[in-house]
Amino acid sequence: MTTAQPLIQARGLVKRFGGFTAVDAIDVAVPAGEAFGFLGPNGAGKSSTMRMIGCVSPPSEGELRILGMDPVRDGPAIRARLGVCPQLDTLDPELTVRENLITYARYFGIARRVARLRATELLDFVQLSERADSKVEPLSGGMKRRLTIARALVNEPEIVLLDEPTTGLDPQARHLVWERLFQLKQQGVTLVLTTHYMDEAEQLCDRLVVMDGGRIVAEGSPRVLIEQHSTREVVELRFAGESQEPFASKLDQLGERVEVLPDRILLYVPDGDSAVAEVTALGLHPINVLVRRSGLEDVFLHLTGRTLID
Ligand SMILES: Nc1ncnc2c1ncn2[C@@H]1O[C@H](COP(=O)(O)OP(=O)(O)OP(=O)(O)O)[C@@H](O)[C@H]1O
Repeated sequence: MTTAQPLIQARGLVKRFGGFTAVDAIDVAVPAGEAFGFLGPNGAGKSSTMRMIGCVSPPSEGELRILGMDPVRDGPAIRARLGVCPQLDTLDPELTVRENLITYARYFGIARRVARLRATELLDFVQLSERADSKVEPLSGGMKRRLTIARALVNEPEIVLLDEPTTGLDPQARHLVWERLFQLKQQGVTLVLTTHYMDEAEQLCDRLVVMDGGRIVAEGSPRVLIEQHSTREVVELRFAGESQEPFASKLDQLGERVEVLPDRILLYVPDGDSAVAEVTALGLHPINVLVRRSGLEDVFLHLTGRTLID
């Protein structure tokens, strides 16, 4: 057990925009070295929370401590020890890849000589050395995201905030980003990320909170969340016809949890193969059958009745 103070501590944290409550009294504690995630659909309040943690948006209510400091009073001191990778790339298209890093380092008062060295190291880390003297514009989405991650590291931050680090990237580019983030985690950097991809949360996060409508609806490691809120296996069934509903009511006889989506039915069971045999024994013949392990998407569906990506 560690008694060290969490690097990020929020109690009853609220963010309001006019009369609208985007973040509704959340409690979060992130210890050093953890990879912590906010998982939720669009509009859940993840970015609003990240912006408060990043000291660019003051809390409306509640308590927030970052590195033991108050983001409203000590914003500059905190920001000096944070790395921020925003949801949309804010790279300077006029500058080269290398210059983007050096210029950013200068904002932190890092000497030019040190900044140059660090830029070279970081470009190597994110596998962009060959593009060091290229302008930013022709880079692919994945390269731009890796450059933004490198930029977030120029001040050797203790905490790196990543707002949807792989949204919009193709699978190969996503894996490269995950791999680099995993390396950072191995080096002991505390990662805080938002995502609406359950596979990203499962891959990267030691612990996460599931957010919906500004509130935290569950908290734990991916494994524990799945154990607590879902079954071991899921059978996905698709039946021919306009609607899946009539088939779902027949499946109710099995006595297992049944979720109906527009294009398929999910059957939550301990053992997928024997459930498929039971479905066949009922005289039902789906046109598609998939047996898989439960994931965080199933946790979210169970907790909210909705899927993560609408
Ligand atoms: N500056 C703002 N003014 C008014 N409403 C806002 C503002 N920023 C966010 N909101 C609203 O707050 C809610 C939460 O938004 P937020 O961006 O935090 O969600 P999110 O979970 O990060 O979703 P996304 O994936 O779309 O970024 C949304 O309904 C959004 O429209």
